[in-house]
Amino acid sequence: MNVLEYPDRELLMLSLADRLAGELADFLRREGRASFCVPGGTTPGPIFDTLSGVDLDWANVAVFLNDERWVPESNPRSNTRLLRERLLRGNARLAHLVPLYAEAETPEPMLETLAEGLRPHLPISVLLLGMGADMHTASLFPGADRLAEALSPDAPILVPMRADAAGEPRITLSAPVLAGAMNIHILITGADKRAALERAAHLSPLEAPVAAVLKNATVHWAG
Ligand SMILES: O=C1O[C@H](COP(=O)(O)O)[C@@H](O)[C@H](O)[C@H]1O
Repeated sequence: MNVLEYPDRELLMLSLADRLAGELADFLRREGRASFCVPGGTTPGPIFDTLSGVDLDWANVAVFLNDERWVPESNPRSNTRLLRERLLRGNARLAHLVPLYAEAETPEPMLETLAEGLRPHLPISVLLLGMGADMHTASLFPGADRLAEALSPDAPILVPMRADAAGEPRITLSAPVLAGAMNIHILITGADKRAALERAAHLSPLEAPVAAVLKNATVHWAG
C-alpha cells in the first residue's frame, strides 16, 4: 500500500488538488478529454474549492461521483449538491457533470439510463475516493445487501446499495469500474481512518470494501 503522509490537512488538500489537476492536464494533452470521478461526504470540499479555480480545459472533462445517496439535490445529504456548490464553479463550471441521480422513488428503474451516461467516460482517467472509518468506499459498505455483486469481476457499472450504516438507499460505481481507473487516489484524514485503512490491508473486500481498490491506489493522509 502506497501511503503519503502530510504534515497537516491544509497541505494535504492543496498538494492533492495540485496532483489531480496535473493528472487531468496530462490526459487532456494526450487524449483531448478526461474523466474525473470524485467522492461526496464531508472530506473532499477543500480539494474541490482549489480545483474549481484551476485553469484547465474543463469543457473536455467529464465529472461524476463515486456514489450517490438517493435523495434530490434539495437535500443537504446529496453528493451532487456538494459537487455543484464546491467543484462545478469558477473555471470548473465548464466541466460536464454526468449524473448519478434521477428523479425516481428508488435507484433501480434508473440504473440502465444512468449507466449509459457513464459508459463513454470509462475507464476513469483520474479517480479520487474517500473512505469511512467502517472501511466503506464509494457506497460499498461492509454488510450491504448487494456488496458481493458489486465486488464481482463481472459487476455492472452501477449497483444499487442498501446498508444500515448508509441511511438512505445508494447507487455506487462497482468495484471493477473503480479499480480499473488509470490513476487512483484515496483521501483520508484522522487517526481513526488511518487505523481502519491499516486493518483493511489485511482483510478481504467483503469485510473491508476499500481493500478492492487498494492495490494500485495512492493513499493521502493527514492527522
Ligand atoms: O457516504 C459517503 O461516505 C464516504 C466517506 O465520507 P466522509 O464524510 O467520511 O468523507 C464518501 O467517500 C462517499 O462518497 C459518501 O457517499
